Amino acid sequence: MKIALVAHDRKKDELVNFMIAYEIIFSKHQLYATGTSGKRIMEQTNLQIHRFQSGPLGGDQQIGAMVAENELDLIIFFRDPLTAQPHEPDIIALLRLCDVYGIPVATNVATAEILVKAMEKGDFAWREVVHKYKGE
Ligand SMILES: O=C(CO)COP(=O)(O)O
Repeated sequence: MKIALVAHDRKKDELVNFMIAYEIIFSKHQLYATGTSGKRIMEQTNLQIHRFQSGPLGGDQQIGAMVAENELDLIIFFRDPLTAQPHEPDIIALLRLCDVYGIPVATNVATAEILVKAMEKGDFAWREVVHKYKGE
């Protein structure tokens, strides 16, 4: 599965700890992230991550472009609901595209845990069908 990882600044520690906790599971998948989130995770785990731009510089939009191609299978995006973001429109646009394409997206750690466990159980096998239908 192709998984995107994003966290706002005050949520980055939470994302890093989450990735450490589930590193073995995540190591079996292709990982993508916005710039700083990806850097932080790679510094504190052995995971290899393709990093896009930082969020305010277009990283959310780059992830959104993958969603628009139905390329991503899961997004973990720990948003900070208490801090205004200069690129709020990009964030809304990314979440909107997840709804357009029916991509599972977790915006907090409680949901992320449920989705990662579901993924490990094979509950996202339907994504293979999507890729097959696309001819991948
Ligand atoms: O701002 C972000 C998502 O909206 C995250 O970007 P960084 O991972 O580069 O901090």
